[in-house]
Amino acid sequence: MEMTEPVRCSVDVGSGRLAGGSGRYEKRLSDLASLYADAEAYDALLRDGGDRVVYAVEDLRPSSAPGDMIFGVTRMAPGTVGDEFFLTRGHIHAIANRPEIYYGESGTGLMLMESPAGETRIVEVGARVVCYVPPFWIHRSVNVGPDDLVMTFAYPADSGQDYDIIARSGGMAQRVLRTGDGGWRAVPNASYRPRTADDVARVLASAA
Ligand SMILES: O=P(O)(O)OC[C@H]1O[C@H](O)[C@H](O)[C@@H](O)[C@@H]1O
Ligand SMILES: [Fe+2]
Repeated sequence: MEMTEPVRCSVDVGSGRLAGGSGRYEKRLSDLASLYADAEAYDALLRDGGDRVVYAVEDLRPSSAPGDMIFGVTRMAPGTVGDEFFLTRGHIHAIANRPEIYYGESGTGLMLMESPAGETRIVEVGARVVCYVPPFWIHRSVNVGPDDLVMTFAYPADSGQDYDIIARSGGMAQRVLRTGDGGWRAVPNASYRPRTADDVARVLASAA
């Protein structure tokens, strides 16, 4: 059997980078059209504020073999579109029973999770907080603070990501908005279309 060499990576919390990682992708505001409730505020921010990087991910993917692991760092900028905080696209794992761990490095954020049947759970993430995303939960990160949100993550290498599950239901069931006093609140998403019992059964059956 061919042995893989161990790897040492360091997390640069200030820049949100994984030194020694091999992959990187960025999502700019223009990549995130239709995620936000307030389309006018989105257009205005893109026009007046420029096409800024909303989040960047650096990771190491040793392989995609079952049992292997992918890990990396996500850095999310602070900001809002209208009253809605910056968020990641969000997904369920393509093999839906694969879990994920997030570890807060800096900043203040939320892990917004939704079960296939439409239940919402929110875990607050800050420095030195671990968030466990169990199998079968759709997940998306939200930066609810004034600074960058930096999180280290790890998940099984064969998980994959299904982004379309969120688009198909008109977004996630809840949106996260700022409050007047600098906090956040979750409110129902008016565009949300719950999954049917058949849809839910299909998601649960997708696990290998
Ligand atoms: O994959 P996105 O929804 O664009 O978000 C950014 C993502 O970075 C990594 O891939 C993490 O493992 C994901 O769980 C995280 O959500
Ligand atoms: Fe994930």
